Amino acid sequence: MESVTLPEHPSAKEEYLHLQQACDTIDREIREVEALTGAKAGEEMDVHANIIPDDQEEVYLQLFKSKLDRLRQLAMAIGQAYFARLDFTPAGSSPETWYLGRWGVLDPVALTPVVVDWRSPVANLYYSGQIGKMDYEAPDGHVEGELTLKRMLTVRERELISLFDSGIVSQEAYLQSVLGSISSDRLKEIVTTIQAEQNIVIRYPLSSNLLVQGAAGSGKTTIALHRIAYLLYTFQKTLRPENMMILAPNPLFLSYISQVLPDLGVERVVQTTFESWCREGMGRRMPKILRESRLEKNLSLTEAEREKAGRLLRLKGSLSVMKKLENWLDRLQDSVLPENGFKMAGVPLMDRKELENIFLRDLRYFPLEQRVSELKKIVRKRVQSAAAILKERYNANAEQMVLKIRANMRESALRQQKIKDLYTVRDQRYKEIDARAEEYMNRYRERFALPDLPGLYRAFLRECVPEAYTEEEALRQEDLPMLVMICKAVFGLKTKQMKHIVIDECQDFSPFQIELLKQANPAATFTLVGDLYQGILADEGIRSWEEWKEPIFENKANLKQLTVSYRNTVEIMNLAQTVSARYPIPGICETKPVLRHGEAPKIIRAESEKERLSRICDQVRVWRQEGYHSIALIEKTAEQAKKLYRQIGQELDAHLLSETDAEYRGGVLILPASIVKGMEFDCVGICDASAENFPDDEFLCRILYVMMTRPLHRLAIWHKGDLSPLLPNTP
Ligand SMILES: Nc1ncnc2c1ncn2[C@@H]1O[C@H](COP(=O)(O)OP(=O)(O)OP(=O)(O)O)[C@@H](O)[C@H]1O
Repeated sequence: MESVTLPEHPSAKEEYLHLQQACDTIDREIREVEALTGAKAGEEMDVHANIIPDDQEEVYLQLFKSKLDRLRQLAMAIGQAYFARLDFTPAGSSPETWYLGRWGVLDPVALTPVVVDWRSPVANLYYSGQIGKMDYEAPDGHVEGELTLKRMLTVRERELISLFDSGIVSQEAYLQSVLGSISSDRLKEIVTTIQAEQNIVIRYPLSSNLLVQGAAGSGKTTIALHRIAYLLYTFQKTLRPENMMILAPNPLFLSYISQVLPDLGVERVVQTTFESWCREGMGRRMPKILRESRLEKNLSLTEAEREKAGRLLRLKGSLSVMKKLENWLDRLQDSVLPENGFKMAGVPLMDRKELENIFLRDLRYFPLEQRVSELKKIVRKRVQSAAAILKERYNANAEQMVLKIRANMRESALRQQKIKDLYTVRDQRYKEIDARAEEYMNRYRERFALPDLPGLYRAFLRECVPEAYTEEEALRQEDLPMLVMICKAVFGLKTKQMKHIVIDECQDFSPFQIELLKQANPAATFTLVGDLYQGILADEGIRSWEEWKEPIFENKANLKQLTVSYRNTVEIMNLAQTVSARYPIPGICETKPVLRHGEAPKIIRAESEKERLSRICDQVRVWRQEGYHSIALIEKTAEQAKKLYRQIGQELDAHLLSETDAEYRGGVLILPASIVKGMEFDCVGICDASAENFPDDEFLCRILYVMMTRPLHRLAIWHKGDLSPLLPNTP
């Protein structure tokens, strides 16, 4: 039976009853956890404020935190206990019924699941197939059987609103109705509609590194976040959220995706940018980094200048430079060790062999600065004992002379004076030895004084990468990987060790950055999601996934491709694909939009600046009247965006967003291309796609593609004079 809705559905009564039972069970657990923690469901609680200081032991704190997490989940679960029902008959067993929700709920008496978590093994039946013969991997083995019912249930605030028994048609219709709705301001969770190809990525084994190539809007960011939630659930005994890290392009983007993990019941996952990760690692040693948008900078250069700058960026992000730096750091540590070991006034302090054993073997896991300081301590002790040996020698000498005097001279004032003189000379020698020891230590200190981080970096560039060395002292983002690596080897890094790292928009990361993250987190596996078509910092990022697969992951990473785009309407995606097809990338599958039709994109010519502005304002008003509220007016550069904001910002009650903003906001936004990567809006206006602004160029083509793939429902493109040759004349 398909699409028979409540209350006519023959199972309606059964479903009402089950929902009642599920809500009662959730209520009971809520009361239990509230009693245990003193917290209230639906209200935030400060863990530290509620634990008596004496009890603040780590284990107790962790337990308390996990109880509060559970209470948060239950508070959300009571509003929507579950979203699907599966009837499955395992081969040779009796039929089973499973209800799928965001969080599992157990009957406390029978200990049977009332609701199973969407991340549990049996939920695979919902995500990966249709009615009929099915199988899945359970913790105790492979299960085969027959799926006889897949029912989608809409539950809101303890009420059963609707139910659909699924076939292919109703499932597509359900997905389309979800996608067709007006967008929220931020990215949201999608547990009810995860698609089979996405499910594979989400549930990919933790032990493998995973590379995901996916078209714009194929759900890469969304499923990367769902994968984190899945891994934390599946490996809850070994994985902690604090040991999972997601790296995103900028703080604005982090703010845009910030709600997904909490909605999935996941807290405390490290969400950061590469620059912030570097800052955390280098601490107070992090040098000042020039604030500039790489994309903006590229946009201001001519093609030839960009090509030249690009070569330098690629070099700085390459594994070959990393190798050079590794070798240089090895030489730096060797240079600390004197060829013939340490001697003081002919007394051997430490021979080369012992030195190597201490410095290169026993202390090898410590940063250079710490090793040098340990070595200094050892040398100081040895210097002190060498001084003691020398003093002993002088003393023995003096005592012998005294004995001789006593044997050869009678007691007299002269004899006493001679002995006294001898001791005075001896004491004088002692002082000389102390002074020499001090001088020796000072010389040693001077010799091994390490320059500061930028000093070391410049010394490396001058010596090993002269083509990247300039007199200019300013440091930029592209210098960060090398600075971090030097800091790690010489001063140490303060980053926390991760067990799994997710990188979103990874196509703009250099091989050096990925390898650095890998070396700094040797126990971590990676999920890297990106789209080579959207490589808008192309000079630094990768052009083929092969650049990472073999050299970084030793062929132990698997590449999955996501080919369906869920964001755009068919009409918008078709137009965007005519743009991306101009500069194809070999080996990447074609994108198929989900069958959701909408208004054709508009390409509008304006005869003057005045006309362009008035047409933009008219269009925004129309979109608002249609009920859309998330509207982005995108300009190519930050300068152009600022100008547009001055011209029509007030009239449209719009906000200007720039690279430095850390807080995402909705409504009508005016923003530059450099920050729209990864985001989406109901309606998008590309404000100036004239030939002058977008000539035929691969880099600009990628940027235009990113801009065109941001809207869910409406796309309008304005141009003055000739239209960009990257676009067809008729959409
Ligand atoms: N299975 C799904 N069910 C419902 N909505 C989905 C599904 N997959 C993706 N979406 C929606 O598609 C849109 C695009 O998702 P997302 O931003 O994660 O894609 P992306 O591949 O990261 O895009 P981009 O490459 O442009 O950054 C979002 O609105 C997301 O909610």
